[in-house]
Amino acid sequence: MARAGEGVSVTAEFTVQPAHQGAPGLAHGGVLATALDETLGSLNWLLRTIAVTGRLETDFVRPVPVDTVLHLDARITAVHGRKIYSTATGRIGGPEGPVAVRADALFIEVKVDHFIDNGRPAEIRAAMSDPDQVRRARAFEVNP
Ligand SMILES: CCCCCCCCCC(=O)SCCNC(=O)CCNC(=O)[C@H](O)C(C)(C)COP(=O)(O)OP(=O)(O)OC[C@H]1O[C@@H](n2cnc3c(N)ncnc32)[C@H](O)[C@@H]1OP(=O)(O)O
Repeated sequence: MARAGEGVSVTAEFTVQPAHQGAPGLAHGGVLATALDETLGSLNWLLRTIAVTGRLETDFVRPVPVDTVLHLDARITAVHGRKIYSTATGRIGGPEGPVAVRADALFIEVKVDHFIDNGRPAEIRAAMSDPDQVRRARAFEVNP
């Protein structure tokens, strides 16, 4: 069986909306950290590994104005046992623009029981039995 590992990468775009602002006209740092976390987390789907964020170290390098498109690029740097190390950047002004935010993350592989034991079991079981992989993934994303 083929298995994705180190070097796996994803790109994503996140448009900063007025609802995402902290200071007037500027993105809230927590929302930017969420965008980084969600992009990094999607790497684990490519590994076909269930994992949770254990550590997320974020650098805020430039302010990100509302209506800006944040161009995210995330990749796995190492996999060691249950630990998945990954890194991401968010650029503004285009995919090759200056880095506005970056993060290094450590995800820890868990069993689905982690969510059943600590979350809402009925919803977790319903999501996991959904044959539609996209809907299943959406059940574990930030709710709008
Ligand atoms: C199909 C289903 C798909 C589901 C997708 C999921 C998407 C949703 C993802 C999230 O919502 S993440 C939400 C935010 N994160 C959390 O809520 C995690 C909360 N933390 C925990 O539940 C536990 O701390 C955790 C499962 C991460 C680890 O507990 P464990 O008891 O399983 O592991 P343990 O403490 O034995 O640590 C295992 C290894 O990881 C290391 N480690 C764990 N937490 C760490 C940390 N925070 N920083 C550094 N290292 C850490 C730890 O040192 C150890 O290293 P070694 O193997 O080398 O000894």
